[in-house]
Amino acid sequence: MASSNGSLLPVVDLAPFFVDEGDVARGRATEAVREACLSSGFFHVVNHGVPRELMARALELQASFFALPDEEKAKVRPAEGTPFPSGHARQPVGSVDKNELLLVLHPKLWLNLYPEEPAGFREALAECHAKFTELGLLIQEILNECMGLPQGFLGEYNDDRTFDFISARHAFPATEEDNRGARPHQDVGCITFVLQDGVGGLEVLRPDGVWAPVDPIEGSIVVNIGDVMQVLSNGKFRSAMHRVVRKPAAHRYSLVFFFQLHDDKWVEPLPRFAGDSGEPPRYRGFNYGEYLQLRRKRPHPLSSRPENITDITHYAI
Ligand SMILES: O=C(O)CCC(=O)C(=O)O
Ligand SMILES: [Fe+2]
Repeated sequence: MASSNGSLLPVVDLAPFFVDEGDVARGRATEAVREACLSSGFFHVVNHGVPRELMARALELQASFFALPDEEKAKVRPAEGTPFPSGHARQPVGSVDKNELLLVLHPKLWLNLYPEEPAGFREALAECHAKFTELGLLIQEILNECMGLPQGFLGEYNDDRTFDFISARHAFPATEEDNRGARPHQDVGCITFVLQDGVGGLEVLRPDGVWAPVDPIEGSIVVNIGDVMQVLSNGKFRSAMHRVVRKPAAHRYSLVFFFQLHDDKWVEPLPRFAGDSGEPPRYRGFNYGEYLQLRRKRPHPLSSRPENITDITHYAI
């Protein structure tokens, strides 16, 4: 079931997937997700199975971590050129993005650089990773249904969770001259979850070309669809452009979880959406790892010119 809010994004209640309320309730929630994927590519979920207490604790600990002196944060800063960097990163001085972040890869990977302080932060991050993984698996099943695919198809296609990661973010208060927090972009992977505090600032570019705020809703998690889903659905599901604008006098904390795809996977429009349906494919197929490489090959970090950033149009036909 869906209701609306200030930013007109649907709020999908996932309760029917946790307590048996029957097929009708599940069907309604699935339909709301489908509509959101076809339109803005963004929606909120509530009753999503991630405990509120954990969400609040993680955001609080994250704020304490970012408040530490830089020497402390530098202890978990990856060496230049690390192939899969984890740990603390600051945007270079003069960058158009005014934020700092802590990247946390899959807890089982030895590549992770975990902060020792504040106490309990590492455990909270691991709990978030586990809970967001469960939510990712559920949303993936719902998307499978929304796309009319054989049961379990996406689960089998995307069956390796090694590459999922958390990006814990801190956006600095806006100044009079500059309010940019994260430049406009689309997410590369399958599904993104954003847990945001009450400050706001996340915005999505609607199909009508208007930037709409994704207002925080207490207890909700924002879900958005990434490039992989857009390509699999041959452009039907929208990997929406979004950005973060900073607010004056407010530090903003968000915890973003990327439900990814294994680097080795081949991505192309599924026959159900191209070929079988009579529609021509709108993307050529590609190896996901190759696309990630292209995306990582960032132009100069101070550049905000969109033409310098490789995005999914690179594979558009
Ligand atoms: O911090 C946020 O609200 C979203 C950040 C974002 O879009 C990203 O990390 O891809
Ligand atoms: Fe994003």
